[in-house]
Amino acid sequence: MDDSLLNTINGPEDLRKLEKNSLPRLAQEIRERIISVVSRNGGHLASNLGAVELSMALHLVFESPKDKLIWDVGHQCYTHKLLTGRNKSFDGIRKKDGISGFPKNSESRHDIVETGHASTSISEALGVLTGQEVAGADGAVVAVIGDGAMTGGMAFEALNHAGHLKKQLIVVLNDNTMSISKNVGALTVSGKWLLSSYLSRLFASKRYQRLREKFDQGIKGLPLIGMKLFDLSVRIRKGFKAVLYKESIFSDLGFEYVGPIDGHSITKLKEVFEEVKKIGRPTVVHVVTQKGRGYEHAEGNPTLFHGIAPFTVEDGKLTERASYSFTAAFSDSILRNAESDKRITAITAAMSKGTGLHAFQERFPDRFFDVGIAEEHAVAFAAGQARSGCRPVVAIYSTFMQRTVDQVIHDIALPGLPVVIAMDRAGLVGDDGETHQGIYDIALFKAVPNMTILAPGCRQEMAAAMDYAFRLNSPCMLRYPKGSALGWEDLADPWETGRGKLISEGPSNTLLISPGSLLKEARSATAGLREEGIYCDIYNLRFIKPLDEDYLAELLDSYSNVICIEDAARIGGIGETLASIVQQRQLNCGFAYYGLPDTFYAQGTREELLAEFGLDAAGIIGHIRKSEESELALYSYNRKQKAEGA
Ligand SMILES: Cc1ncc(C[n+]2csc(CCOP(=O)(O)OP(=O)(O)O)c2C)c(N)n1
Ligand SMILES: CC(=O)[C@@H](O)[C@H](O)COP(=O)(O)O
Ligand SMILES: [Mg+2]
Repeated sequence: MDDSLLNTINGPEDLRKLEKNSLPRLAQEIRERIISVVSRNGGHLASNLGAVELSMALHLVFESPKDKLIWDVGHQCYTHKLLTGRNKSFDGIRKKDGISGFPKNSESRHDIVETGHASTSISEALGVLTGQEVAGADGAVVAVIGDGAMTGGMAFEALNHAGHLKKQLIVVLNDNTMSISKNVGALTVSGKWLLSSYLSRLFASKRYQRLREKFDQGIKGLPLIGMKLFDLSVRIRKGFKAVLYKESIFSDLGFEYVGPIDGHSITKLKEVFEEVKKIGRPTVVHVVTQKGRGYEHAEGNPTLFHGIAPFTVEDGKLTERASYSFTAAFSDSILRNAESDKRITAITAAMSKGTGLHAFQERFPDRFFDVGIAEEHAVAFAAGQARSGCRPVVAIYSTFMQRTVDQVIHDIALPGLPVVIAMDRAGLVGDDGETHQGIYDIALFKAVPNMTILAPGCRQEMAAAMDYAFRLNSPCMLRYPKGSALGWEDLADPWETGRGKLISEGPSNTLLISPGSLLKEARSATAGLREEGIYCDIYNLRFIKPLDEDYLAELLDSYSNVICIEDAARIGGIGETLASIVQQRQLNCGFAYYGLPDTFYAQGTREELLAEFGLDAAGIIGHIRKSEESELALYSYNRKQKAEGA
């Protein structure tokens, strides 16, 4: 017989029916379920294990969805999903056609906000709260934000606004002293929040404890009034702490501050949330949790288990060995250049491991800067360093670069500063889904004057692209995908401005134009066709911008059929640029381009998504074969004109 408690929970109301003494058992079952599923599917393990009791206590006290729980980033929402009717579908989390690894409103009415990017929760929550008032609705609104996400500027903008409005907004600060790596910033001391660490260190210090004991013994021993004085001193001490707390940054911003609270005690959390619900002012509840709680491998290495690929539960080892990635190729290239060029600095927005900059951090700690989850600041900060004569490299995932469009234009491109921006995870990223696809960077940055955009397609090209970027004395971006970077010696030549690399297959009438992120698929497609005696040359674009248009026009015109592929938004993509060249120069080739249609892309493996949109090798073969009559061919201007006898 199944005596699982978790299986009896179909919604938060079932949780609220449980006896108090069953709650620790449920917490244990939730942990086991999360570990088991993440070990198969991959996912954000450490953050979720740390938030089990917190999520349970929130659902015990607040009545979701009338009361609104808004999770920052949302990567810690697995317990919330399990408690809100998604235990059965949890097996398919982060899988194609399964449930998302992040909150998603279309998936559940308990997911108030779709998230994936950090530091938005307080703004969203304040908007929901004030919007409810305007609409005449009610319900408590709670933002749950980690200490890492709290380093983002938006979080402070929202706190400032909320403090000013004095509305009953509840902000739960989930402090585990970790972002993905150790949290950074002036608000933290040795990775701990100043408030909690300073005060807990003060009150926990041996000197303070000794003094207190002596003082307590002394006054307790006083005849008649001793015990009364002792009680009074306890009250004064509490008041003293409260005064100090009130001087915290949160109090200055107009918030009540409650904490720090043990984030693994459901009883304490519940008591506090019940009280906080009654406070009619903006309140920060500071909860201290442990990242990876309850699984020794994640507790021991929370950075590795932040977002983990499938692993074996018993020993915490990855199921598959990771291949040499574009990230590794970037990491090696920046290190090699930084050995000889002391002006090179490296900047990350809390992603040293994901971007491969941890190697640089170890080798050149004085030239490495982790700015916290603050991409806009990272980019403007790089501009400042370039003004001081440095050659900064900012490494940020393509999806998070979306935040920095203005800093790129205003702080870097306008003055033409030599900053290198390394955009990892460009193109379809896979398991994280809609919020993390790196498919807008070309459209967002192609129009920026002074900007060079490079697209390396293998490890040799990464090295050449980085060398080129450092030779340039102007702004430069590199975009490269998640996944393995193959080694191709035929692509090891130095890069020439605006020109790609023609990979000739033989007597071919068809040219396939590919950015680096799809070169693997392009080469595998043409190799497949070659076996059938069909030849198709590849033009490996290398430059998204600038393009040597004269060279390109001559090349395109020497083929009767040209096909362009890109794993980026078709609107504003490379295909559009090439189509305009074909049109304006009245080239004689037929031209078709294939990119990503105008929609959002849910999770699935990168390979599954590429296949779905005709951008894997099989899909590309299909495009080449059917290039003339393809339904997706948006532009075939001259071909059509010719057919019409114009
Ligand atoms: C704008 C943005 N930048 C970077 C990230 C990548 N990222 C996801 S979670 C995370 C760390 C968050 O730390 P914290 O809020 O403390 O949550 P924890 O994982 O510790 O629970 C980072 C940097 C992101 N999601 N959004
Ligand atoms: C939640 C978040 O934004 C990151 O943890 C992200 O999922 C990392 O992605 P990678 O696993 O590709 O580094
Ligand atoms: Mg944290």
